[in-house]
Amino acid sequence: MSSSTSVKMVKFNNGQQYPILGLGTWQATPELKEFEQTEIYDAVKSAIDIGYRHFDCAAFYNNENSIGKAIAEKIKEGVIKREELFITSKLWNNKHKPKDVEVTLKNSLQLLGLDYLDLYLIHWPVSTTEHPIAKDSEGRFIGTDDSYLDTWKAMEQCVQSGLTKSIGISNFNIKQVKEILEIATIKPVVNQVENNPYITQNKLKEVCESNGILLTAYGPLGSPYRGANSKGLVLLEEPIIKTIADKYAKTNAQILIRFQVQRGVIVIPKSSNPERQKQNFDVWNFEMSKEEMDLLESLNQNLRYVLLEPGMHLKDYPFNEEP
Ligand SMILES: NC(=O)C1=CN([C@@H]2O[C@H](COP(=O)(O)OP(=O)(O)OC[C@H]3O[C@@H](n4cnc5c(N)ncnc54)[C@H](OP(=O)(O)O)[C@@H]3O)[C@@H](O)[C@H]2O)C=CC1
Ligand SMILES: O=C1CO[C@H](CO)[C@@H](O)[C@@H]1O
Repeated sequence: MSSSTSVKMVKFNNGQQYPILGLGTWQATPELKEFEQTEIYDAVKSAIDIGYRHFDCAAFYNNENSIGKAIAEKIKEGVIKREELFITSKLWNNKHKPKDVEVTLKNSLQLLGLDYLDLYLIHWPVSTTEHPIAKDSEGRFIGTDDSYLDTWKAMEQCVQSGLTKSIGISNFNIKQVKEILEIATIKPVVNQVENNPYITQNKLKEVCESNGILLTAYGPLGSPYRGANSKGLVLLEEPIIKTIADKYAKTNAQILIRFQVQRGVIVIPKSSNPERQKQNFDVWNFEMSKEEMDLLESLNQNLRYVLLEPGMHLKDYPFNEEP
């Protein structure tokens, strides 16, 4: 599998087409020294060679500079053109003030070596003070009064000024999605949330989709590097998934990625390993039955890994009410 043309595209509510499968970049080691070739630099280059065109980035991941270098290298080699790529980035919680939004987006653009983004997301509904992870004496993020509704208006300005083609949200709950929709002139195209058979979030999915917002699944493989969940379970080792994988001669990871593709959810598995990148990209030549999809859905336990614990006390913390 090496051609990006086989990747299914989804259509956003503004008509923009986006690859349903992209590469996650969280914890792909950021640069240690300037000009050093790093894990993420190699990972993005191999992913482009394999056929990935959609990259899920964020200012918070502190590796956009290396991603930019890898993209520039592949454009220089003639392997891809900028317009064939779909680059997402995200606004971190310390930059929610309307005056900071455009400046922060431009900073990501500079690091990525691009003159526009394809998609820009508000990373979390919570807003915090200037330092990205500043905490009080109890180890909690320090909140501000900023409203994500004002932040959204500034996000809309970024579309108007051509800095990004689309805008969206991440980690927003149903109530927060509805609030955004009430004031939006430009609707979010996606809500990026934790999603896999242990946390299917079907109610949120239904509300988003009925309002023209697609879900993007983060942690689609169950974030194996975070260890077993609070019930001692590791998604990639789930026997039901193995049974289905054996039937199609696929790996458990491929089943988990295909699960999202079949339910129309954009999916962004992270891998820095070229063999696993290839495997994760090869999910187009089989179709699971409705019974198998239902079986995978039946694993749902609403268990989250990503809780943003230091932010649980903040006024806009999204997970105090389900979903
Ligand atoms: N909006 C948000 O708040 C969040 C967004 N995200 C985004 O979502 C992306 C994906 O989520 P993430 O947390 O990375 O978790 P994933 O579920 O994508 O798991 C990634 C891990 O799985 C391993 N892996 C990848 N492919 C395979 C495979 N085929 N078989 C076995 N192991 C595999 C990777 O290791 P290796 O690299 O060695 O292959 C890596 O450790 C992130 O990278 C980020 O871009 C993530 C968390 C929060
Ligand atoms: O994108 C992200 C990566 O994971 C982090 C947690 O470990 C999240 O806080 C963040 O939103």
